[in-house]
Amino acid sequence: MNIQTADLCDDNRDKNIQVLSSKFKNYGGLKKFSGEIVTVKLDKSNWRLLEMLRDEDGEGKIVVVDNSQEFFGVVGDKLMTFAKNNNWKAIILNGYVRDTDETKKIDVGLFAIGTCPLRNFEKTDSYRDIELNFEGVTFNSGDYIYADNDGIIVTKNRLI
Ligand SMILES: O=C([O-])CC(=O)C(=O)O
Ligand SMILES: [Mg+2]
Repeated sequence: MNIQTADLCDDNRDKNIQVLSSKFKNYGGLKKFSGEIVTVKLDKSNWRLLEMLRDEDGEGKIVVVDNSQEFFGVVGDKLMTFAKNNNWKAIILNGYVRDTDETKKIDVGLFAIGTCPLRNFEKTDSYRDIELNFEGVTFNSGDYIYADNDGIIVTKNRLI
């Protein structure tokens, strides 16, 4: 699918398209993607996200993760490899990533706000399929994302 987020914005002005802040950069190897959102709220610890990427089929899915911009590396080459192996399209993270020399070589999208080499080791709880709000954008499981080198757009319904 040839995704052009700019064209999608122009052609769907009546559809309440949300655009994520350009603070988010792609540290993954997949530069154009689309898919259905699954939301996860973390409290610093990434173990639930790790289990999900490792154990669940992510065909056609994009996981949107809110770690409240806590300064810990949440996703690195290990989680990205799990994501790739289970066909997850991309990870959008309100937080930080690490191992980025490696994550860039893995064919999965990985948008985040920056890098941090330190991870969190404490196991805390997480919440699936709840509404997330960050940088002025609302995300719900079942919404759609389209992304390319211009950025990320979020819509309630599938556009293409
Ligand atoms: O191990 C972790 O928790 C995060 C990480 O570095 C990886 O996914 O490679
Ligand atoms: Mg690592």
